[in-house]
Amino acid sequence: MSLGLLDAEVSDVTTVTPALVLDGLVKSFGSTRAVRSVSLDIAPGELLAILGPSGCGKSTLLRLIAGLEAPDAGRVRLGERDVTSRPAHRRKIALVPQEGALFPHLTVAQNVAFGLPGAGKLFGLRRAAQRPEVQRLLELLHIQDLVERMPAQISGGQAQRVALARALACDPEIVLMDEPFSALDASLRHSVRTDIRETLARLGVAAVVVTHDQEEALSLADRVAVMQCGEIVQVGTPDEVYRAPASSEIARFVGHAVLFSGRCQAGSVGSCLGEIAVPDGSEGDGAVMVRPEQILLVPPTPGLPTGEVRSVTFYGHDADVTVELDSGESVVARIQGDLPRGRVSLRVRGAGCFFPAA
Ligand SMILES: Nc1ncnc2c1ncn2[C@@H]1O[C@H](COP(=O)(O)OP(=O)(O)OP(=O)(O)O)[C@@H](O)[C@H]1O
Repeated sequence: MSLGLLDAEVSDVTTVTPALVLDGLVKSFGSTRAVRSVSLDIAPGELLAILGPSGCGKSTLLRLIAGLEAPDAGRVRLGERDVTSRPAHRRKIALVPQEGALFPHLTVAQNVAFGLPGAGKLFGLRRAAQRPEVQRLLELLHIQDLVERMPAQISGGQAQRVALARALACDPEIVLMDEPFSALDASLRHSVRTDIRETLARLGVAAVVVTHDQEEALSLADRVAVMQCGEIVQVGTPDEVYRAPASSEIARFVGHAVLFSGRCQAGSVGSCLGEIAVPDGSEGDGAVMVRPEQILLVPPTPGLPTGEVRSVTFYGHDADVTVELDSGESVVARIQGDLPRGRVSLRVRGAGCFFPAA
């Protein structure tokens, strides 16, 4: 999907005032340190995903940004304004909760209109539901045919679109979304994700999406911040985080990783898959990582590592093939096309990542 104008803005964050700045945020609950000194900048119009396992502090961080929790230390800035001590309703930040949380007694259009200024009372809400801003948001999110329905009469995917439309109706500077697609099935996720991403890009609204789903983070965001144990451990474009993870833990979390320990010398590491090239500058003992899709399976070939196909997990678009090498190690390759059987040889395509031993 093209972000057009936004690409220029996002790529040059140093010359643009960030839409949101988090500076050293800390939050504990008793002895649980949920968020430990998190600092992040989000550019205008940028979509940032915070990716981390359950319990790493993602929702707490979102609640600190929204003003629903007060930090023990650190600041939150929206544009030029420090909003750390402002209550949630005075921050111009909209939070879309996990299940959308629509008002069950209001129609879809009234739910969306709820965010408009002066639309608090039901009488005003009926009129506000007719306003062009509401119609436009409904159209952008492809839910214009649902205006008169009640939340109980729409699907989960439609409810998520309504929840985002309601959040956008407040004209927020930032939209926060907490696991917005977790209740949707795989095919619906894709279409809702695409529409939400396109709507945010069209309106130029910056957003922070919290997820534990790496595929979701990589496919949705302009940048991904990986969070572990209350800390942001890497921030980068989806491509950077996937291809050049900062540690073997991040490599394993952000996709499938094939890891071997070995010694790096003169730009390559010896492994059971032969010499694996790694970026210049690496040296010494550590671990080398390749992604399963970098491992090619070829007919048995003298001089190449060879073994027996032990299992195949077929996903439709590709398949994971576990090969037990004659040297004893098991390796998983991700392949497309014909499913192999029997004996195969393995070759690594492209460079690996090297993580020096601590
Ligand atoms: N109000 C609270 N009181 C006490 N502990 C809390 C509170 N809120 C969160 N925690 C703890 O803080 C840590 C981080 O929780 P948080 O909900 O932010 O994680 P998360 O990454 O969003 O998890 P999940 O993906 O499962 O929602 C957890 O150990 C959690 O138990």
